Amino acid sequence: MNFDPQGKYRPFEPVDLPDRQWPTRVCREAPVWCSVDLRDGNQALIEPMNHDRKARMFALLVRRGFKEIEVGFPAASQTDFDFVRWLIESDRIPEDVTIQVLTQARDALIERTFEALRGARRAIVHLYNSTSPVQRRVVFGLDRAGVIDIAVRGAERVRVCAEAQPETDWVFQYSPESFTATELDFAVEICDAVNAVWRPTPARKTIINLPATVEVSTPNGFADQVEWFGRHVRDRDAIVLSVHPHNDRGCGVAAAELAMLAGAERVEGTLFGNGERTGNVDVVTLALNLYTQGVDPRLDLGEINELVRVAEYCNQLPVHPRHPYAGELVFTAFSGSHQDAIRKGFAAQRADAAWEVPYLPIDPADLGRSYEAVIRVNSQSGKGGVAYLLEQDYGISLPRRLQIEFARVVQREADASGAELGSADLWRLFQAEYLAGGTIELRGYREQRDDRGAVRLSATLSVDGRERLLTGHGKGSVDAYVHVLEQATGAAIRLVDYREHGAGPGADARAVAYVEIAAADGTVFGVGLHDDVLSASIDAVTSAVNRALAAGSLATDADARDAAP
Ligand SMILES: CC(=O)SCCNC(=O)CCNC(=O)[C@H](O)C(C)(C)COP(=O)(O)OP(=O)(O)OC[C@H]1O[C@@H](n2cnc3c(N)ncnc32)[C@H](O)[C@@H]1OP(=O)(O)O
Ligand SMILES: CC(C)C(=O)C(=O)O
Repeated sequence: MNFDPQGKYRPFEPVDLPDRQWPTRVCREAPVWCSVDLRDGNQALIEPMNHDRKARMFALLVRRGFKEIEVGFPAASQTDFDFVRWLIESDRIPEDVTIQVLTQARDALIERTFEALRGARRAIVHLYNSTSPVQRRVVFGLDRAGVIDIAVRGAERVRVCAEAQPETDWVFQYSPESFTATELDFAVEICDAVNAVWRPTPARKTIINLPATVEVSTPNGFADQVEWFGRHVRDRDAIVLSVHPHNDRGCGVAAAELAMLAGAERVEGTLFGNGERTGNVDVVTLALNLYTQGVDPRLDLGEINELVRVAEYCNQLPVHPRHPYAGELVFTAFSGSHQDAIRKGFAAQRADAAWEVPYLPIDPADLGRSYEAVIRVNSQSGKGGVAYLLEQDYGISLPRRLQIEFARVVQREADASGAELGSADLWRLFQAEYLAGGTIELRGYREQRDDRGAVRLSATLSVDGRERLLTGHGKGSVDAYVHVLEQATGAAIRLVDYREHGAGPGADARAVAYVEIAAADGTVFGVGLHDDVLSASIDAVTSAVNRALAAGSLATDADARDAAP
């Protein structure tokens, strides 16, 4: 690495535009979208798409609402040529969709392009040549006038070819390729020269497409270039001003957004940003950024997993797990405080109110993603995530202090394994911790109630493998059973808290009971899960006592008195 890059790299020359308007504007409308997946995206693939993959991509783009689709560079490859012919001949292009094709400004290529388009109902012919000083010098070996001449001759050939195929409704598009590195006055001059050939009108516009062929500045620099261009180009009202941002500095989306504020009415990009080098601008992110501002994106991006699957199949490239809106992990929180806030946010969110769930800029359901995948547990997680998963997947609503206690068990396991714990793992840990039995086993019990409701409960227990029949008395069954266990253990057992609820659907619901008892160093929980509530409660007491015995913390009388939380 060169630690003094000044001599090697030149900074972007700021645009002189002191009264720039874009910084205070707000985007309230989606632009016209043009997908270039089948052209710019395709030309950047390790293995360009075959017919089947192109057809799948085209069908997806149409289904999701793209009205302008660049379907290839038909003069460059037979596959592209044949694909354009197939679209036209087999009538695959819906009425409201216009296909677009790219061509260099060279006669033979333009003629072949029109051959590919023969019989199309409507088509955009996209002509380009590079315009930056370095490309003028090293690619063309021409001065400004020479490069304008390439563009003008190309535009004339396009016009002549179009006139020879009057059955098609033609739209012309010109791109001063490498626009971001081109002097602005020259970009305007060459576009004016092309439009002088095409003679657009407000009723019959041309598309002037400004490519950030290579992204060379911060997004505000691009916005300045677009606004400056829009103010200086001739016949602005006869032009659809379009942008085609790439992502070399990782700012493609931001650059497109600011360019829209600066006057761009149309955006060319691809699904998830596939394209040359670091990619084209990601249309999915752009559109969903608008959506989350309350603006109709005019694309259907629901069922986003289908978009990902088809894009991955067609491009043979993966979508990153952290890709905005679409990545596998973007609706997942591992960290404890995020999980806690998301869980509370979901609980507080009303269906008819504005979306306000912390850490989630969009409702996952809008993209066909489910809430279940939102919270996942590893060593960075807290009680909230653990509680959420057990509640969602097993119908178990842990009391708050039990959440804290069980989260420590989970934390130990997650630290030891270093891996993620799914809800099945949590359930296994939960069962092992609270439902697995211990020193005391309850074999059976019978209870009797006297006239005043007092309970006499006889229980058969196995204590350390020795069977015992013990009887306890209490105001209720749980109370009486506690008395039984006091005799079995010789300890004072004090109940600090008791709760139960049904787990599972309707008539199949099982009862879950939670019992918290005083222990030498605080409290200990026990859990019971049974078809009937009383047995669940009795099992919960056994579970708590077994856990306290295992920890050597069963309370003495004095501990029990002090343990009230
Ligand atoms: C930024 C972009 O994404 S632009 C799109 C780029 N996409 C592609 O290039 C994919 C498809 N391209 C191809 O298959 C080929 O490049 C073809 C078929 C178009 C042309 O192939 P070839 O003529 O064999 O070669 P090549 O592309 O190297 O052509 C270079 C010549 O075209 C000229 N040229 C390059 N771009 C343009 C242009 N837009 N308009 C006019 N002439 C151009 C160059 O000056 C060079 O001229 P020279 O041969 O006199 O030096
Ligand atoms: C042809 C143009 C629009 C292009 O693909 C680019 O500059 O990236």
